[in-house]
Amino acid sequence: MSSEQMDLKESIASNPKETTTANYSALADAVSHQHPYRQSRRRVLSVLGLIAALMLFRHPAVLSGAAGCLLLWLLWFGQPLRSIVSRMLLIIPFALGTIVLVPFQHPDGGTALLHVGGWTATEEGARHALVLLLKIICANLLLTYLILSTPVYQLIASLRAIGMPAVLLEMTVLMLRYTGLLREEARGMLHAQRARGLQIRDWRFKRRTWHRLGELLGVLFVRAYSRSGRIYQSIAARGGFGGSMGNGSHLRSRCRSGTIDADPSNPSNPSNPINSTNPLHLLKEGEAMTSAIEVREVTFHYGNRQALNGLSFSIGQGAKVALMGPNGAGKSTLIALLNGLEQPSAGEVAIFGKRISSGNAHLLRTRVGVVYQDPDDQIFSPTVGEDVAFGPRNLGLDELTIQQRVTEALHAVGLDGFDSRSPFELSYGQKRRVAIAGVLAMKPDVIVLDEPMAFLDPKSRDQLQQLLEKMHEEGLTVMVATHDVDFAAEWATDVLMMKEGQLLASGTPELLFDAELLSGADLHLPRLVRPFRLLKDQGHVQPRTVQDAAQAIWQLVMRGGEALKLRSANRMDGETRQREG
Ligand SMILES: Nc1ncnc2c1ncn2[C@@H]1O[C@H](COP(=O)(O)OP(=O)(O)OP(=O)(O)O)[C@@H](O)[C@H]1O
Repeated sequence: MSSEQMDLKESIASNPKETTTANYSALADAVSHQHPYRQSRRRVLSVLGLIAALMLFRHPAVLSGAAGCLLLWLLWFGQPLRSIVSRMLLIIPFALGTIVLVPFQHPDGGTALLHVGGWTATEEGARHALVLLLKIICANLLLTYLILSTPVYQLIASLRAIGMPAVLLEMTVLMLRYTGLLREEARGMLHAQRARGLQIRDWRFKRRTWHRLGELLGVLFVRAYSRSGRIYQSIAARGGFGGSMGNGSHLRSRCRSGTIDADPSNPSNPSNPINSTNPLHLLKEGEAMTSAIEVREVTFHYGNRQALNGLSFSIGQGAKVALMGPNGAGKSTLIALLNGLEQPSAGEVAIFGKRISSGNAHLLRTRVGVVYQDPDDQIFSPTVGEDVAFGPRNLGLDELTIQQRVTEALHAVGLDGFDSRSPFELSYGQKRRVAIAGVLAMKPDVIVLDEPMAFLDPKSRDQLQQLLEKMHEEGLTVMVATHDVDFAAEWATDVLMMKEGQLLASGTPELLFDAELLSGADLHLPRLVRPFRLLKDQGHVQPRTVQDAAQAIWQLVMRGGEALKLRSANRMDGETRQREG
């Protein structure tokens, strides 16, 4: 990139609010004509051409020669043998499938080699399998060259530029993520086992070893499967797999101008929840659905297990809601329902007055963004920029607007310039910010975060709290599922308290000073309140912030000083009267 282009990109990154479309056009133009992009596009085309050419050969000797030459070529280009081998391991399932199945499937007949049950493997079939296997190896070596020699973001841009269909591109990215996932899970399991005393030298070729290896592989696939299920959910939550959603403007205009008057400055609108002092209230019988989120008599089952039981509440626009409750209370389940990822077994959920059904869930989802507990469940693209762009792209926006949204969202979470970094090489707190940016880029009206403070250091927690405040100031309704009473007391305007799938209480943060209620929800009093409860006669002091607590302490000290002064004045009066008497 030339220095002018760098300046342009930096100016956009540092000041996204003032970035004009003209700036973006200039940047897009600059990017598409950059030397590395042109080079990687040529490389992609050459590799695809070579793969197509190799597919025409049918002689094992030629293909073996080609595979040998490609391997030498990769080594000569300085690619480490270890990386090449680890990429080649990915084709093991395909290779096994080819070796085991193809010899039995050759339709032209030929000399019989082997009979298994009613099936016969032929010499022709075996030759065919060998040719196929060599082609797979050659293609994989060429792709390995492409992946090892081209940064992923350039690769994706090049594939898109040469007209690869979006579905294929998404599938490729998902395949990459899945293989990465298997590697991560395998590494995690190995570390956990070694931490509990496993020694690699135990892994000798004994029957027990193979038995254990089989068990571990089973667990590995189940773990990867369950995580890929969560990734699938989070992709669906950002509009993936549902095709293009158009620009969503139809839905937005209907919701905005229809059932609710969203103008907070309009005092003549008594039904506007943003005008009420407490935007969250329990639904009354027959009450019309007009709030940001309304949940009425919702029940949800996982198979036979009931996770939610007759839940009803509503949340007005502009609320900062703390969704509280012990482990297993049903918070995550409720979040999945708010986002339309699950449908209630009974009852209904409405977003801005529109009831969620399986037919409209993918549209309403664009108005409620969900940030999941574990960022690794949410992030799946090979680069930060691509991951943040995923949601806006599903909204059917044009490329310039997408880039603009990515830059703005990354700026909002303090990750300017991280576009081309791999999200899997970031710290946990940074990954969480990428996950938030991915949702912010969709410009939702409501954002729901599941345990966002978990595993963050104190500085990252403060930064995240500031970010939540900023999102709220910019007009978002923010809901945070948390066990953290201190954070909820300081931050929330409204509290929803759940236990065993039911709503225990809802209202203002005053609820968090009710020791009996908190103990019923397996929660404790906020730390700042506890010392005042220990001081006789000071149980009524309920500071929500450190500043409130400092002020209360100061008042106590001052009152103590006054009392002291009064006592000494009384004593002096007494002494004077004695003397005079
Ligand atoms: N996929 C599932 N299959 C079966 N039961 C589930 C599933 N997910 C959750 N549950 C059950 O549903 C109930 C509510 O779980 P949920 O994850 O919603 O609680 P939570 O309040 O989010 O808990 P935590 O604070 O631990 O995240 C629990 O009893 C849980 O065991």
